[in-house]
Amino acid sequence: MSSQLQLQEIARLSNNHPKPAHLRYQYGTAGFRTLASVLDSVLFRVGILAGLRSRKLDGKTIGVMVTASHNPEEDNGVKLVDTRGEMLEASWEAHASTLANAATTDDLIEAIEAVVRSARIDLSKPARVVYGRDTRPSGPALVAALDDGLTAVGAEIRNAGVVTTPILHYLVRAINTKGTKDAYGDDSEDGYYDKLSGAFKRLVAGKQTPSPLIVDCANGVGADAINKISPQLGESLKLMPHNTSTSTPGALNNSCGADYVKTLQRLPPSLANHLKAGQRGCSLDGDADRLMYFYIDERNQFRMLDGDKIAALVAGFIVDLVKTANLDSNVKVGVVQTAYANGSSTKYLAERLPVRCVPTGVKHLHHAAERFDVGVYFEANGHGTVLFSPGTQEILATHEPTTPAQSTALNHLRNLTQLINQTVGDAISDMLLVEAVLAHRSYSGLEWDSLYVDLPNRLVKVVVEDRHAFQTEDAERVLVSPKGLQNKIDDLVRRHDGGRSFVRPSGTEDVVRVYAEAAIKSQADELAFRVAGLVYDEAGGDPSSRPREFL
Ligand SMILES: CC(=O)N[C@H]1[C@@H](OP(=O)(O)O)O[C@H](CO)[C@@H](O)[C@@H]1O
Ligand SMILES: [Mg+2]
Repeated sequence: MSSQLQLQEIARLSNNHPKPAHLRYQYGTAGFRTLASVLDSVLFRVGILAGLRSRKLDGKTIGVMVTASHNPEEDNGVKLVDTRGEMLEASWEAHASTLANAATTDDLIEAIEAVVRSARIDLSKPARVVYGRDTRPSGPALVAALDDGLTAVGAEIRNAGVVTTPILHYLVRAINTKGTKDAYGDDSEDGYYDKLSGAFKRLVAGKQTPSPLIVDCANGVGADAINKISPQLGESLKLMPHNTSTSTPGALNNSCGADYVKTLQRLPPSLANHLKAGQRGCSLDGDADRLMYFYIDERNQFRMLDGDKIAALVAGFIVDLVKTANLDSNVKVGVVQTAYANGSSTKYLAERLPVRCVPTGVKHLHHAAERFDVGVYFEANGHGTVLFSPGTQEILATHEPTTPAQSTALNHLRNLTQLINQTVGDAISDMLLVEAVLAHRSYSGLEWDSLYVDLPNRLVKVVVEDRHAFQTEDAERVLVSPKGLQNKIDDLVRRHDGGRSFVRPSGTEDVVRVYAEAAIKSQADELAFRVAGLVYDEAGGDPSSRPREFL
């Protein structure tokens, strides 16, 4: 078996990419992500794993994206994209961690042989991999290490260059469906811009041209994409890009971008003199897979429109189109959220359609959304998309409308399937989706915002000795360990009007997160800090370093 892997070549190249001793890597929610300076060996090994994954899947193309999204510029990361453009199958995450942690070249060779055996990989199959990276300065060197891994494993390589994460996902699906009845689009970056801009223009044809949209590009790769799609959108939507300094050291995600807006609930300072009262704008994150909207109201206040608001806007629109097209008896629309969704959004949505709550992390949302005919999913932080099941796409393609109104609604639905990047959350596709719905509804930011009123809420991090001592069930809404803590939280919640709170260990940081909401802001804050104090004490936190705001 191993005779078909060039073990000597792998060993020779591996010696150029030694693993730093004492470091342990984990393929987590977002792949490997840490300081760029310690990722060289990881990239080499991910190259090997990507080649093996492709061989396992009969030579279908696997994607590799080099990015650390909204993290600081000195970080970087890497994740694999499976053949339909979705996240890597969960069972292979362990293989990724095993290869990344092999101490020496000999250990690595052994680990590779173990993966080949346990995953029953037929090494006579070809390996094909497409990769891309964001604008981080550490990208080129890491891509060189990835290239070495791909060469070592004998993969056919396609370099997609500097692209957004969603474009890389698009490319993987487009390459693997090329020439089939499910062809996703031309397998090029231009193919992506053509597909999205074409669908957008068809959707808004005849509608009033919206006012120009300010786009905060987080000084990241989204700036390139916005600049490339702008001319294609022409008069249908005028984009005004800001924070486009992709080569200014230290600028990436610095006081700008979707994560800044969501976390601080604040306008990026660089936009302060640009966004006028009544005008809407949006922020992308560093790899353009998250989107936050906002506007300035008539009292000059900043108002944020987050992933929950996007879900409410989009789901409502699709439900109405399905009804108008007379398809509501065979196309069921549903929404997937996490416990972090604002309680008001859940209430608003649940009055209109089925809503499911799943654990944090895009893959949980994506899988749950696949179970609906049309599944709308968004995390409050602005990552999300809409999935149309194969059966639904078939219905949309073949249904014969009997009235002009039905025919128009059906065409809008068909165009939505083209506009929406169904592989993964995509800030640019989602931005065009929002703009299309606003144009159809004749909504300004204010009217969209008025769909429901957010409950005041607060997110607090608690540093504990061992966050793994915190275990949850019921989509992370109930703590089952440490024992008895949930009852105490329930008691606190009861004492706050409209209160809701839950506690879970973060999957990406070494902290426990506490979320609380209540009818008024002071109550939400109080509840959050009381629960945080409870968690801190329960976890045996040192009283002398107890954060002062904890109650
Ligand atoms: C409260 C919150 O925003 N959590 C984020 C964060 O996960 P944690 O497991 O909470 O650290 O990072 C995830 C990956 O980016 C994202 O999916 C999720 O929404
Ligand atoms: Mg991102």
